[in-house]
Amino acid sequence: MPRPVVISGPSGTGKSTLLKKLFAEYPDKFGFSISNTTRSPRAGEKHGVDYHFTTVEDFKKLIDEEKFIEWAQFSDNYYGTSIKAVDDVSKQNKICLLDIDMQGVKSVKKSTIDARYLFLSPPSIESLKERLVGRGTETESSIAKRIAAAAAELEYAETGAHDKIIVNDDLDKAYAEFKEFILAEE
Ligand SMILES: Nc1ncnc2c1ncn2[C@@H]1O[C@H](COP(=O)(O)OP(=O)(O)OP(=O)(O)O)[C@@H](O)[C@H]1O
Repeated sequence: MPRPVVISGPSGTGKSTLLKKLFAEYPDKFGFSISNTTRSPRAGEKHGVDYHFTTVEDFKKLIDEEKFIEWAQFSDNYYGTSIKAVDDVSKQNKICLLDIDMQGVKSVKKSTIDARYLFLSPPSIESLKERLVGRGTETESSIAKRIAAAAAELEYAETGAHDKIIVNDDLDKAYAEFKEFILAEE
């Protein structure tokens, strides 16, 4: 079974940009875990396809049983990624890609998931800030929060927690390294 690949790195480093290129080049090789949610299905959404729709009671039980890699509560609803959802992707013979933050990485490391860990680093904190400003999606306070979190992410990467660190300076060069690591199923 292909091992899942955990991709982390500060917000604005370029994870979405690189992942988009990868899916365009290899549309069938990868899978995403289907999340659990307690919100109601919207028109057309299917259980087990868009989400695993879960009652609040069951969701809380899964939290207690430590079945989630990460979970969060937005407005009145819970959302989470379960260990089972990741295993299901591997069982379909696809590489499960997990785009998660440092807490998520720590959580996967504590779980039974046998993943490979990739860290995407910005060339510098200054360039990260420029990219976040340039993307035009964040308020000033959101940028400040992301920069503070980035410092913690970079510090964690320095502890050697990842199998590979890629600096996203030149996009084409970073993509070549990104692809090579992800496709090298060890
Ligand atoms: N190598 C690069 N050089 C310059 N700009 C880049 C590079 N890679 C990505 N960018 C730009 O940086 C911005 C942030 O990239 P992206 O949205 O992919 O980051 P992200 O890591 O997915 O962030 P988040 O975790 O917040 O979703 C985008 O505007 C993107 O076009």
